Amino acid sequence: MQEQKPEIQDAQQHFEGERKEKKKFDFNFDKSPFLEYYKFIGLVSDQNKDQFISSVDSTLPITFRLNKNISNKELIDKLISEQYPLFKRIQWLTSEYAYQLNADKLEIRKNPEVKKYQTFLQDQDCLGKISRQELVSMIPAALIDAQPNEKILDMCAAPGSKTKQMLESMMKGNESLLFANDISKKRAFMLAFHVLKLNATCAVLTSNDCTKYPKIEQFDKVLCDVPCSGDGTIRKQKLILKRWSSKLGKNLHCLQLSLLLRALYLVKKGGSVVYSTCSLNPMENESVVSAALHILKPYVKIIDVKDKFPGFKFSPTLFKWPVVQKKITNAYWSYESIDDVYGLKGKKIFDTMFPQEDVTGCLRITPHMNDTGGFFVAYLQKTEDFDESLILKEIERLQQYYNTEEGTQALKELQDAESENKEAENKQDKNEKDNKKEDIYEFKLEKLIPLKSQNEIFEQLIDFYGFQKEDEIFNQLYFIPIDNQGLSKNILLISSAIRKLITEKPDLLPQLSIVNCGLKVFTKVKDVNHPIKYRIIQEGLNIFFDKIAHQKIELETYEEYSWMINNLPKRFDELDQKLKEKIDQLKVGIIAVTYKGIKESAFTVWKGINILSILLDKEEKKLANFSIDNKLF
Ligand SMILES: C[S@@+](CC[C@H](N)C(=O)[O-])C[C@H]1O[C@@H](n2cnc3c(N)ncnc32)[C@H](O)[C@@H]1O
Repeated sequence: MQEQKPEIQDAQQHFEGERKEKKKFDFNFDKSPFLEYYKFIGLVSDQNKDQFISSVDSTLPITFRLNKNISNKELIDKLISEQYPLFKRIQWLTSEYAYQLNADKLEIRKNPEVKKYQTFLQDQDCLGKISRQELVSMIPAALIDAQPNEKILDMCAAPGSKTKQMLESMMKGNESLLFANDISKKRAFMLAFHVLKLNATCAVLTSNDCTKYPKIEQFDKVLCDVPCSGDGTIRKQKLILKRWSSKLGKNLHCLQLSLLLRALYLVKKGGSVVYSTCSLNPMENESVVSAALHILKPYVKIIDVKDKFPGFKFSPTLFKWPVVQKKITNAYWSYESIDDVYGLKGKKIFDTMFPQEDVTGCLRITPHMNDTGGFFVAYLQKTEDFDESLILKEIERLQQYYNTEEGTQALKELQDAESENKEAENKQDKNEKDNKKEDIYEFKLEKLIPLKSQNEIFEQLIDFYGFQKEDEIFNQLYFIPIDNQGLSKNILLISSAIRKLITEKPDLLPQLSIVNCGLKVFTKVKDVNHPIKYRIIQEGLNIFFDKIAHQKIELETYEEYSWMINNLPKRFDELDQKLKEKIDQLKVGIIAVTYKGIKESAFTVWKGINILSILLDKEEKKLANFSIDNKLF
């Protein structure tokens, strides 16, 4: 085994020792409603109480995963193990390159020895190579195991960590289709902001109430990551403890069950639904799954997927749980069955909350078992199709309950408290300030205008770049119509699966409230005198590079490539003679530049009348420089 440097050993000991001790938030667990409740329902016992408290009271380790769509994962994995030994690869998450650092953010900032770890995380995050995500929150999408060309629905998707995880695996398939939805428009825009970074053509982002989501597709898989009380995330959001009440879980139960029923209706026969919460409360977990199995018997079954995570310790799934009410004295009281509740007004207890079916096989994750957050996941399979009427009447019945002011208020508070989302919001605000707002649209899918219907623009593109006119991809390019019958500033590339939707199911589409779809690949040229109206942008280059026959140059050395990235704009007479000769042969306008013709290295420059300028922004230049420094091409 490779010997660790003494300073790394010191840092490791420092982190591992201190993280357990550290308390950022002073909270007295004894007699807290949170602990009392979990003791009352038997989840916390005298034996595990201290372990449970010390775990939820300590901060979470830093975790991240390598994004699935990057091409050089093995190389980065090697670089991590050699240069950042404190990042430990997570063995039980076999489908991911996931890592953990046993130190929290504050500690990292303070310790100079591991400053480089922080820099690594920041750089890689900004370069789109990694995603900072909690380990247990990687489980639902790992189970969905998205594949190219599948049709997947992510019902409650914002802010989007699981959407991204699935999309990364789907992007290669032209028949892939991912619907990612969130009822809150604001959060759906936040979702779009995150998803857009992936440059996917197969994602449709919507903002609908998923308890009524239209059957737009025969979905292979549905992720139902429902709104929940979030008490499994206490380790990163301690404030949850202060406003925790046993009512929260009960208030959300009916909405969660409605969403799960709809998910099971929308998935195709043989397809799977992953239901998940970041809550420990059986009211939001086992009881929801048990009720869905009961209502949809015999059309749905539960599948035990524990063996997909070798070495990970799951808590036993509960097969019995009390439905709890708090007395005026603050002590808890439980009902044995719904018969005890009928007639007691205002109790807000529903028959679906009581144990009905065996839910063995659900994954219950408690923080102290593996030093993670708390989570709950169920993997369900639809064995037979069933009629919509079966779930419609149930959802209608459940809705009477969750539409109460109290339920809505609980949801609102939960959403406001999510710090992760606040971060995303801040980033989005910044993005808006950067005037990139037009990247996110709101439009009707059925109203998109095919590029080919605009003959002059189409012919110009074919001619200028030397594209093959017959290439099928040009059937997938669309404009968004703007108010006064004009065309949008950008041309979108949509996957052929989205195109099929537009052409084959136009009557279903008006039911969707679209927030974004496809990928922006060409944008309008500002100079009205320029011979072509639209120019390719970086996102488009990744896709169209191999198809471009004209307007391309190859650089032979890293030095030349680096010089262009870092020194443009330059007048033609300031260019190296060899480069100038290459440029002289090309038309005014966009030129695609590569290092030795390697597609991943391609970027665009603009040839003006006598100046050559680069069209990469700061982040894109940083990515290019990183690739040069690490010889990644
Ligand atoms: C736990 S969060 C989802 C987290 C997300 N899956 C992720 O990994 O980033 C639950 C989301 O459900 C949304 N939501 C609540 N009710 C909904 C409904 N009826 N239909 C669709 N989304 C809903 C909330 O706005 C919230 O963003």
